[in-house]
Amino acid sequence: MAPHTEQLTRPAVRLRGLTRSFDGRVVLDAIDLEIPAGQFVALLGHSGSGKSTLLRAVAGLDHEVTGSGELTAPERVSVVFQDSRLLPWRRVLDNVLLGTDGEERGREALAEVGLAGRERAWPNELSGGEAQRAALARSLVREPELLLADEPFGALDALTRIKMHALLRELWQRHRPSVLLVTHDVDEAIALADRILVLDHGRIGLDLTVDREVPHGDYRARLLAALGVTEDVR
Ligand SMILES: Nc1ncnc2c1ncn2[C@@H]1O[C@H](COP(=O)(O)OP(=O)(O)OP(=O)(O)O)[C@@H](O)[C@H]1O
Repeated sequence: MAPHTEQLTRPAVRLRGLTRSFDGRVVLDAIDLEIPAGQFVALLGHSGSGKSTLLRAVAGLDHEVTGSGELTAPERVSVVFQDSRLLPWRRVLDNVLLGTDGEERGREALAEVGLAGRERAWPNELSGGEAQRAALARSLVREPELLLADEPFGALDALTRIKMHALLRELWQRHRPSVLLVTHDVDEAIALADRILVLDHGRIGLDLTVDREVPHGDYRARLLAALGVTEDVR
C-alpha cells in the first residue's frame, strides 16, 4: 500500500489485547478495537462495566494499563467530562485558550458553541449547559483528531441535553474528529453515534453499526437486550 493511502485508511485508535485489572479483578479483558478516523462511536455498558476505564486508557491517563498488544491513539486528543472542569478563576475565553494561543480561534470556537459575547464571563456565571458548551469549545480549539467524552451530558436536564446532542453532532460533522462517547443512555447513543459498542464483562459484547435510515426503535431493542434490560413491565 502506498504510504499516503495507508495514512488515509489507518485507524485513529487501535487496541490490541488491552487488559486492566484492579486488585486482581479484571475490568478490561484483552479488548481488541479499531476506530477508523472520523467515526463517531458510543460506548454503552452497565455501571461499573469499565467504560471510563477504557476511555482513560485511550486518553493516555492510565499508566498502569497492561496489554499483550498495542494501544495506538492520535497525538491530538481532547477529553470532555461530565463536569466542565473550567477553572473558576479564569474567564471563559481564557479557559478555552488554556495552554494554547490564538485568541481569534478561541472566539470562533465560542461562537460555534453559541457562546459569542460570553468571552469575559466567569465560569460561575454560566448555566450547566453553557459550561458544557464552553468545555466543548475548549476541546475544539485544539482541533483534536480524537474527541473522548465521558458522560458529557449526564448532569444536564433533558431539554438541554437534546440541544447539546444537536450541537455535538453538528460540530462533529464540521470538524470530523473520531469520537468515543461514553454514555449510560441508549437513546443518546442511537441519536449521536454511527457505531455503538456494548461493554460487558470486560469485553465488547456487541458492536453495532447504525444506519440512519433504520428506525431508532430497532436498535433500541437490540441494545437493551444486550444490556439485559427488559422494557416489558406487565
Ligand atoms: N482507580 C481504581 N481503583 C480501583 N478500582 C477501580 C479504579 N477505577 C475503576 N475501578 C473499578 O473498575 C470498575 C469499572 O469502573 P469504571 O469507572 O470504568 O466503570 P463505568 O462503566 O465507567 O461505570 P459508571 O457508568 O458507573 O461510570 C469498577 O468496578 C470500579 O470500581
